[in-house]
Amino acid sequence: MTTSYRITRPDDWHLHLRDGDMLDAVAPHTARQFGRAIIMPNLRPPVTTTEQALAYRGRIVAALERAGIGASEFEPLMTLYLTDNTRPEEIRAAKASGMVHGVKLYPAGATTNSDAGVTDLLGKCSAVLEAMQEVDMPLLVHGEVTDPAIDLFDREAVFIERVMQPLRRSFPALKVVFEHLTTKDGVDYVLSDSGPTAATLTAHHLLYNRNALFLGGIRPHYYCLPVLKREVHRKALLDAATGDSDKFFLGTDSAPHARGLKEHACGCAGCYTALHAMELYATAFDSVGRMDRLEAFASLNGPAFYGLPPNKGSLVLERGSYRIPEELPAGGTTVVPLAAGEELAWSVRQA
Ligand SMILES: NC(=O)N[C@@H](CC(=O)O)C(=O)O
Ligand SMILES: [Zn+2]
Ligand SMILES: [Zn+2]
Repeated sequence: MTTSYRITRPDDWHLHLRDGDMLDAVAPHTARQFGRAIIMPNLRPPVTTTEQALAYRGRIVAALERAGIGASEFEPLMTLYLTDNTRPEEIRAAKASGMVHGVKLYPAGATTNSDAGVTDLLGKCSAVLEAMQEVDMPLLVHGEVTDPAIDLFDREAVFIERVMQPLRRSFPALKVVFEHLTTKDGVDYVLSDSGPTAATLTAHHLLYNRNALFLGGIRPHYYCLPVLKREVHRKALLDAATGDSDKFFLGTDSAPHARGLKEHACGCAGCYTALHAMELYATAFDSVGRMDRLEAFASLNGPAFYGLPPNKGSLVLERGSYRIPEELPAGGTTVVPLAAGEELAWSVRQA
């Protein structure tokens, strides 16, 4: 049995770093494992302009410096938060900065900090989408409808019909990343779409089905959006991650919330996985005997889609027990990592 794997240093193509004390607490975890990450813009207020994105980038670099991690070791890839009022000139400025690598669509009200999101994508944002297609700026999509008449578990499938298919017809060359894909419907759509569509997959959606939310009582640290789905969907995601298609790549969607806001009568959505991301992904890939596919998924497919070179360094995964901490300090609060207190059979060898 192979006991260790060396892979090209991976990237995280979907990450929440927050700001202030939380940023200081979580950014070093990501920088230890990943060379780059796509940084989500759903701060309060959201990051809607290139100027704000560059200022946020500066705060991330400063937080890492305080932790002894230099700018050459980790590169934050910034994004803008799309609103009904985003202008095409903002897209051109973002592209010209060389530091903004995507524009994020949050349907208004779909998830954490999405109040300022888009109300009608093709109706309100066509000129912006046209500019994005022209300058080759990817659209990153939280793919769930917010129509209260649609069952929570069906929101991704309905989004494909109502938004993704019309979007693709209108903008055949627009790069689109279907973020944190959670269903077989989503996998089938990404595989069948003729345009440049890719998808990120989280570790938690590869490892757990919706039973994890209710095992022995309600378990808020397994609650994220899009919510965990049935086993048939988890299997389809794992097949996609470990299969031959280069349209699927790693995006943790690590989304830290203070412990008290998760263990709450109206708990926040988001799982914290930045601490142990590669250990979790290795566990998922190993469960189907496909460790050989981990490098393409974690380190090669994402850069190819975004038009960037793979990272230079490497990371080693070793078989051997790793215990996930119960909680982590984060400023004046704590964050509970996914599967806290449990043991994993893979660990990252620190360089
Ligand atoms: N995934 C989540 O459950 N939460 C994310 C937002 C998001 O990615 O939808 C967050 O910012 O907390
Ligand atoms: Zn999301
Ligand atoms: Zn997210």
